Amino acid sequence: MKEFKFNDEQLSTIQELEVDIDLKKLEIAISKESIDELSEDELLALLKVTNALYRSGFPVIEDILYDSFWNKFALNHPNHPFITSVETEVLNLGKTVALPQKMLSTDKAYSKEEIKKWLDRILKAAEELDIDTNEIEIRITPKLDGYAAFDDGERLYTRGDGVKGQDVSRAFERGLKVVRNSERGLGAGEIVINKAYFEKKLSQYFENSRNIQAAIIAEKNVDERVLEAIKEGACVFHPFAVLPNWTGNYQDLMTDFDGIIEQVWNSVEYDVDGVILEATDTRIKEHMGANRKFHRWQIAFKINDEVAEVEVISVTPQTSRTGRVTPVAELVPTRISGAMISRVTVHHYNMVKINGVGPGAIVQIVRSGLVIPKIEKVIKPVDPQMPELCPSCKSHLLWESDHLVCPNKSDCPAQTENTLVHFFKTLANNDGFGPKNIEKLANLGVKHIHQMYDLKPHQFAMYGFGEKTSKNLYDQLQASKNIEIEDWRFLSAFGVSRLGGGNCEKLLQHYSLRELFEATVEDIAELNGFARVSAEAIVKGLANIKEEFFKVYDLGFNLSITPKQSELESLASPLTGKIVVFTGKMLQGKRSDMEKHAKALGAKVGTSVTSNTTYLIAGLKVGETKINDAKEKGVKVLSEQEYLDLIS
Ligand SMILES: NC(=O)c1ccc[n+]([C@@H]2O[C@H](COP(=O)([O-])OP(=O)(O)OC[C@H]3O[C@@H](n4cnc5c(N)ncnc54)[C@H](O)[C@@H]3O)[C@@H](O)[C@H]2O)c1
Ligand SMILES: [Zn+2]
Repeated sequence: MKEFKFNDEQLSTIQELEVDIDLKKLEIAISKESIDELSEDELLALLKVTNALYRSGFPVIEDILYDSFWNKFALNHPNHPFITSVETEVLNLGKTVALPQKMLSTDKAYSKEEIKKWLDRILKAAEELDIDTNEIEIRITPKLDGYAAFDDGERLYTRGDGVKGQDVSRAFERGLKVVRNSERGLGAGEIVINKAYFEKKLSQYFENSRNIQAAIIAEKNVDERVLEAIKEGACVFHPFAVLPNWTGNYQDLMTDFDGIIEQVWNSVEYDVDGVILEATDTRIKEHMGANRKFHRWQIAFKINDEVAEVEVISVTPQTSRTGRVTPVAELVPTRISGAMISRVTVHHYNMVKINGVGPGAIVQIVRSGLVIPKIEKVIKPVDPQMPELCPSCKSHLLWESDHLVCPNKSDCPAQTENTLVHFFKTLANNDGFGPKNIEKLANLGVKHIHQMYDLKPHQFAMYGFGEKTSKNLYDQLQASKNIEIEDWRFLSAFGVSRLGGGNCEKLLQHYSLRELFEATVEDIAELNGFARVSAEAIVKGLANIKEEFFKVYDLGFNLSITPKQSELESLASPLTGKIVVFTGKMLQGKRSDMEKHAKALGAKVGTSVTSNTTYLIAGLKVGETKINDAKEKGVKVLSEQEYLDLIS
């Protein structure tokens, strides 16, 4: 257990609060992360103290702990002013003014279950209002961790206690801009600082970005580095109204909850401490309303960064598909953010060597909510043990920059097995060839992709699969050949370094599969998007797989060929870049389908004729005036048949 003590700076912040309390008791409670020994008054003092420290940029406990203490106090004192109003800022600039609009805090959730409960309340409100629940739109935005303020177009206010704030318009006078030069007057938002800019230019001088935000609105003389940050647009006022966002209904959200949260979470370059979910329908908002602290139609989803110090039991080398040997630290099993963690990868063996990761080392592990845990730092290093032989084939390992590598490309079981797994996973058009079954087959001697395709149902059975499974595996293999797949996907399934799907597609826009294997480093380096080092790696990688590749290719996969760049260019249609408008009833089919087709041919489809329109395509029953109008504007009028002739 760490013993916590307030430092001088914190003590001076606390002094201004004028709480009458034995600070020693608070220090013990913070150390123990427990309030069991505090009276109600002491608990309130603890909340006030931690809040003030948090607001001045030096939080001393985790948000989740603060929130649990807050909840305990709220339980016994639901009507206490500390509970019913928003936690106040500690900045005091003197006079307060009424805010143009109430600024509330947000309700908080730390788990998907809590979010589901909140969504259920939204859906219930929809039902009470007789609104189709599928139509209820949820909007999710990143929760900016800056300094809350409200811009009414004339003045900028701090949130204050949510009802009265302070006029800090001087921030704009100091050159602060609204993000992306948006207009003023977009309401609530936060003053935020670009993370990368802070790291690069400000972190040597300021402990955290909150200090800077406070300086902009509070101080008489703002540091010139901060003024520079404002001038360069790295420090802005970001209204919530113009945040990147995800919208969709309940079902959309539930199909990919983790993915959506992660995507929104990472959508801005500012500090974020959660995401905000809200119902957008004004009827729902009115119906659900707010209490004195938060809107019931809005909630913050936060994730707790959990840290643990864990002992390493051993470091296991694992050979990957490419031959790189990855060190995996086996840990004394420890619960972090709700999951039992017993292993974590160390990036490469150079890290093991430099940082001293080995049996008996103590490492600090961090897990941010949904994310895979990682080693943050090594607290107690030991002498690391470096493997000399490949754990799979016992070849002597070689160093390649930071990595230990098994040089046995053709016959290392770990490499061949992982290559098979990668192949079937990339094809993604068949079932049955996951890691488990592949391991079973590989152990029994199936080393190469082409060997897999040689297997007959009775052979699967010989390898210990049941009769039905054997037949199914055989059928799946045939299907994977017969179902059409793109040639670039097929090539990328061989797992050559630097030949992921994107690069394969780019290359196959210039070369056929057969030609590509003949291409030289110079040929590839000449193409847009390929540096010389990549070209070298690609040529080498292709040479390594050439024999196996053609054994598999010759099995007759149903490949769709990537269109060649030259063809794409000569294919430019007569509609490329033209603006067309359709009017009247078409004989050939629905007008909407024709519009889609025109778009696919590169045209822009307009809804009304302007002088920029290239063609007006007139179907049946089009009035004479419309046609004459178009002609007057210099627009070429085509009948449906003339149009079809043009594009055929
Ligand atoms: N660790 C600590 O010691 C400590 C102390 C006090 C408070 N806290 C934390 O602060 C919370 C209370 O602070 P708070 O009232 O400022 O609430 P908050 O900061 O958690 O969230 C509410 C605020 O989020 C802002 N916000 C940011 N992005 C937004 C968006 N996209 N849409 C809408 N609003 C957005 C708004 O200004 C709103 O007022 C506590 O629940 C706790 O988690 C921690
Ligand atoms: Zn090996």
